[in-house]
Amino acid sequence: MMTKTIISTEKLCKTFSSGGNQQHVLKNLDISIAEGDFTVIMGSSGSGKSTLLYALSGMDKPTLGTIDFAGKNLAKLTQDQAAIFRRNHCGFVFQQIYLLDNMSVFDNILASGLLVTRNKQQLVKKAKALFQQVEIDEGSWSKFPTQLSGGEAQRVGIVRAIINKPKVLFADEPTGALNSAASENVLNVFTTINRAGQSIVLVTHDLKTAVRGNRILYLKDGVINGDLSLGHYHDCEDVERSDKLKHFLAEMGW
Ligand SMILES: Nc1ncnc2c1ncn2[C@@H]1O[C@H](COP(=O)(O)OP(=O)(O)OP(=O)(O)O)[C@@H](O)[C@H]1O
Repeated sequence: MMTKTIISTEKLCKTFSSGGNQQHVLKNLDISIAEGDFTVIMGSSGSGKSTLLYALSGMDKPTLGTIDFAGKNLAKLTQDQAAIFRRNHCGFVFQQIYLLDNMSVFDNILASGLLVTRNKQQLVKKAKALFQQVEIDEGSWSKFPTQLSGGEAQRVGIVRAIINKPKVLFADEPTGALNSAASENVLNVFTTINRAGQSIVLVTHDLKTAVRGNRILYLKDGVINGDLSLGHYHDCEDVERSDKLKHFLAEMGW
């Protein structure tokens, strides 16, 4: 099967300057992300994982280099153009869940959807289907975000992130604030939507999260030091996959 590239970078560099010092966080990265992949970015704390995620998603501009995202060079966009691009093509899930507390769960989703489409009827239908997919039952739709558990809120966050059919869903430690049962539910959602074709790029420290990916990139000293192919996730291979991942991470000096 031919795989299509959705994001590719050339000589991507990110340097932070503070107090006369320069910190080269990303150094000449040439990365290619395939459509339909569940790509996981790992690396030690401070290795630049979030910085890379922000660059790939157009949240932050690289210092040098190009980022081709579905045919657009994100490095060339103005701030406003980048914001429009993100709204139309990217979904985001973070450790913190930024739902609007003064709106019901359902209205939170509609509000995001209406930024991109005027077809409310279709949007409602889509929202209902996604709620079903992430197992948020009808009784919770009229609740306010503060009335949800952490895991439910994160699953609503995922619905909001994908309501506009983003080309790529970006996630930064999406299970970082959850207990293990809630994490498992959220991870199952990532697996389900990836199986349905959603491309995902996710940053994590957590092995149970990382093992859901089909490709693991390891960032060290500003470069991609390792690139592990795991194949797409199946429950039955959980032990084998996590052994492979642990072996890879040991090689990386994680
Ligand atoms: N806006 C900024 N200004 C200055 N330095 C920054 C900025 N953002 C990140 N850095 C620095 O870049 C380095 C990489 O940060 P980043 O958050 O990308 O790492 P990370 O791998 O995601 O870390 P963690 O796993 O701890 O979240 C760090 O040393 C950080 O201090």
